[in-house]
Amino acid sequence: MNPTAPSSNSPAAPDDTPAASAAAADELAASGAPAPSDASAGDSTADTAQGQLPLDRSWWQNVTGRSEAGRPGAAMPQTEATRVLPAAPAAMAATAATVADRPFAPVDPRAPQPRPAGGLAMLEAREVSAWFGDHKVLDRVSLTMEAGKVTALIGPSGCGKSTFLRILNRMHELVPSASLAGEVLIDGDDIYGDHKKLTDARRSIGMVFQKPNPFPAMSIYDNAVAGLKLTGTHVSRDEKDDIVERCLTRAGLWKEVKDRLRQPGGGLSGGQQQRLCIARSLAVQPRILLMDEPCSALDPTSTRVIEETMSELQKEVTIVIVTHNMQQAQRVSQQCAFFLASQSTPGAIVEHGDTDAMFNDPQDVRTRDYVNGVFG
Ligand SMILES: Nc1ncnc2c1ncn2[C@@H]1O[C@H](COP(=O)(O)OP(=O)(O)OP(=O)(O)O)[C@@H](O)[C@H]1O
Repeated sequence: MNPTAPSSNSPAAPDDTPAASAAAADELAASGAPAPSDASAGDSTADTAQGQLPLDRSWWQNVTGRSEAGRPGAAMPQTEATRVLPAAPAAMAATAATVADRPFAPVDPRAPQPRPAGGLAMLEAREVSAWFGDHKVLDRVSLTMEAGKVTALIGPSGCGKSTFLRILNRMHELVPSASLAGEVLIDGDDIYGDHKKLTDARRSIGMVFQKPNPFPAMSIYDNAVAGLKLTGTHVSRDEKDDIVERCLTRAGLWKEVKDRLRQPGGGLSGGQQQRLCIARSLAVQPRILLMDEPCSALDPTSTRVIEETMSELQKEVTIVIVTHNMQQAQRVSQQCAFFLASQSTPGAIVEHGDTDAMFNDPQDVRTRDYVNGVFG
């Protein structure tokens, strides 16, 4: 995808258009997030899948942890909505000169990369830049997230980690003012390529958010399979039973809930809810799992269980995690990327590589200072 001005077929998506509602449903599908009303187990997801989801402010903030400004359909300072990509604003031209002078060492995106083994997927970002309106927040980020490994994205608040993560599964484009340039490839196939569907990316790439967000009134069983309905995947009752058991087992929750599958998901502890959300993501058999600070709302015991779950899952799913917890990054990841931004410089990768090397022998003084807690 080449950076271009917003294309003429990039329609504005005002609050109540089908496009906005569909995007909202996609957001829900990606997150497996609670609908505003989920009292009638199962039915609410069918409605949302048909684009009937009203995205109220508190729901949006609860699910995404994002401000009102980012809510699809929220009033934005920009009149131009660029949710259909590829698109990059005129600001790119204005920043081009300064980009060349930026202090961060660029990563060579054309360097040969190893092919993944078996069914595991390799995820690769090439020269990804991102904007909210005219505000450039990421500058030419290139990173290979190797198949079957956990890649940790670290860096101070506001350096663009979450934006980068949301670009990896096409959630960034749901923000009306958002645009981006660059490529995101799964095993060499660009998810932003021509004729690529948003829903295809969502099936391949699951996402777990900071706050556990099961449908609270929906049963544990229905929560686990909610993503199937949202992605239009039809399965028989027997298959569903198998999927529920398999996903809850993979998420490390089966033993704790197998005797109360018909009880509401909202009745679980925070850590159990987060594992239920992981199970829900797994139900659609993603090849990649993105996790945005998945343990930041959890106690140390629940955090440990989630980390153990991740280490089991990485045998089957490529994982990318955003974390502010340096110990967690060292515990769970094999690869690590350090992002940094300043007031005048958009976020970029300072250094990336093996987690051990990043923490024990960083090449850049800024990485060393960050991982040693000198700033952050
Ligand atoms: N929806 C939005 N609308 C406008 N600007 C946004 C939006 N979301 C993020 N930003 C801006 O983009 C920049 C990067 O934010 P992002 O959340 O990606 O950083 P981060 O490194 O994940 O931060 P944190 O660790 O605090 O979550 C920040 O300047 C932020 O204010």
